[in-house]
Amino acid sequence: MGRRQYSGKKKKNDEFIDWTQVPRRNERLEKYYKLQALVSDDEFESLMQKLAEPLPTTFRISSCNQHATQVRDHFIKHYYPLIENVEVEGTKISPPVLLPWYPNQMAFMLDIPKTIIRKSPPLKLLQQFLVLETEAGDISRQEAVSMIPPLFLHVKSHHKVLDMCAAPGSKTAQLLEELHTPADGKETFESLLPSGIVVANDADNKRAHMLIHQIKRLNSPNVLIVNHDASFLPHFHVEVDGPNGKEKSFLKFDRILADVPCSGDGTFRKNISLWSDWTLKTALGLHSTQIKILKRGIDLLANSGRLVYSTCSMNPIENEAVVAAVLKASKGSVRLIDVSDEIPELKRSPGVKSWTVCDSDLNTYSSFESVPKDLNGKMAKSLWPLPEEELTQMGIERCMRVYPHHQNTGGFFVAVIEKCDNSEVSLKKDIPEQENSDEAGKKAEVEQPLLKKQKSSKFEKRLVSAEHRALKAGNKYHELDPFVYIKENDELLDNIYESFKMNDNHLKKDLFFVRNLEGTISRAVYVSNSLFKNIIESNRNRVKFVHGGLKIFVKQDFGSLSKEVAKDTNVCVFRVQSDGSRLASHCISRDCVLTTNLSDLMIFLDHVAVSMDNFPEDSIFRKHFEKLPLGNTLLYVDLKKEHSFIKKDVYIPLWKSVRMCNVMISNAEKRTLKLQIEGPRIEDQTASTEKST
Ligand SMILES: C[S@@+](CC[C@H](N)C(=O)[O-])C[C@H]1O[C@@H](n2cnc3c(N)ncnc32)[C@H](O)[C@@H]1O
Repeated sequence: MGRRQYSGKKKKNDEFIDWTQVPRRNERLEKYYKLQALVSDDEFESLMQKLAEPLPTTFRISSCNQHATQVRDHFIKHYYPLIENVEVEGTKISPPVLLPWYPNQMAFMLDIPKTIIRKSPPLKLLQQFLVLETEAGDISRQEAVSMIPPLFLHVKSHHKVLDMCAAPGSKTAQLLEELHTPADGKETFESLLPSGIVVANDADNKRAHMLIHQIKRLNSPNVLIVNHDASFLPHFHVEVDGPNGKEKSFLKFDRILADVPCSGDGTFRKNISLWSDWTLKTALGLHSTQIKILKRGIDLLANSGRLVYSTCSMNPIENEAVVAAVLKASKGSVRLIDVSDEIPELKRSPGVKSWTVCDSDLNTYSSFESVPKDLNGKMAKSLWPLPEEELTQMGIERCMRVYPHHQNTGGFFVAVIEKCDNSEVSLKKDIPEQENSDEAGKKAEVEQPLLKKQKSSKFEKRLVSAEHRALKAGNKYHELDPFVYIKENDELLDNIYESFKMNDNHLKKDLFFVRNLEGTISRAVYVSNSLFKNIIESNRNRVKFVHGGLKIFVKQDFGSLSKEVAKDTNVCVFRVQSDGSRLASHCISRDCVLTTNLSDLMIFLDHVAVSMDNFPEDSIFRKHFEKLPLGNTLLYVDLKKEHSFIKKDVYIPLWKSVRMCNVMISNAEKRTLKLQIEGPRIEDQTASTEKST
């Protein structure tokens, strides 16, 4: 689950616990899993042994950047040798390895304990690479098994994708990168603003906000974060073209990820506190929530759409039992897909057909009927395996179990489901409402009436009644800034378009929005695609939108370019925001782009603000400085033609005031760019370590 405990001293119940000293044994866990007989006795020993070892660091290269292979090759060429030669306290460090199953050799595993990284200057350089490149959106640090579920969704740029339980968002980022990955590797306007969307949901408000940071680094206009209990996630309305003009419809998703809350017993290697905290109660409590979330996912899935159900638990009652219960209730409207030919290098075991059901004290019960009265209602019938023939018919062995000893990872479960037709799943009454042990689920605002609404046969009637309720409810989500699209002929937007000589045919003016009720431009202007807009405008008061779109223009504070000068010279007071500079580069006129070279760029990166005197007589920038208009220009440098470690092209917003010029990027962005240009410099690290000691 979402909890994370690092090795070292951390506070628990107001006391400091040294997690390195926590015994990596839990007798109840061993007893429970021995009872399950999921693997042979020998394998069980290897599994438990691996579970007690620290988890290696893994990361993957973001597929959507056109310099993705550059980053990978750069890492191999310049960081492998650094690591290869490191010895800490007489022990040689294991070199990084590529994850053999991850497509296009784009993911790495580093088996280096964190305590060792801190002790060695070359390894600190590695850490610097990981931190800065993560912030830049070039790589994502993600547990290896967590990379698996999105791979089975095969997201394309036009897909409508839903991530039902998304926080903290490493899989959302992966899905979003897929949406933006150009088919031929070349970035285009369409790859930066594709027609699809990723809707990322989490029931926990704080965790939904955590998603913002995770996805912001990817600079995508195509992601929308919402905050609902996934079991009652409202149907999203959309306006579509019908025979008699515009009509309302329900949005169905082409791809859904249901990475549900679980007991997390596949994460012992990183959640050290689980060794003392694990009980079966969590899994028993989550079983019915998991069923409800999966059922809701299937309701929202398009015909022929794919849904991946996943958990970081090895427990059959959170896995096969959930999948089997929903498949049975679906009466053939969905099926488990055989994905044995997909990602063939990934070692995995098939889904199981038998398991032993226990109560939280690990008493075993052969059947639902044998449960004593006092436990009735606490233990759902769906916890028990269905008859073997039924499970065989469902193809339950098509589910995938990844165990820690398979390839030195955490434990994980994945089932890939396809919708065969549009019939809706009706849950059997024998799945009782259980106490939901998940705090997030409890806190979530639920849309239960909407779920009942699904069962009515008259589609139009259902929509009208939902709208009626929404109207009556007023602005339910007033605590969040609304998303309001800028009206036609807005003077400030017209001014931005004129100033950057933008063409309405290319990027439509009606795709820009602001985050205030009045819909007027004050500080920031965001952009989205038309599907995003359709969802926002068709679901006001129905869906709790938290964040989304891409900030592309911002109002510039004045320095030496005073308001008066701006007014006299008719300077547009808005500039491109660095997050949106790549998309802007495809939309604004080339007249507003200044092409320069690496030596000029380095001067900008080394200064907070520059004047003409900072540049040598013969520099490109100095030649253009006088002619450069006041206000915003986009600086362009093609690092592919320069002496730079990473070869990519760079667009940076530049603001010219009366005397000075500034590049409008953060210090962290400057540091990352310098690292990409100059590569790792061991002497810097040695110097800084010496200074600190
Ligand atoms: C296993 S974690 C998801 C991890 C995430 N997919 C990732 O890869 O980063 C489960 C998430 O589900 C959320 N959650 C718990 N109950 C939920 C519910 N009923 N509806 C939606 N989200 C829920 C939790 O807040 C938690 O963030």
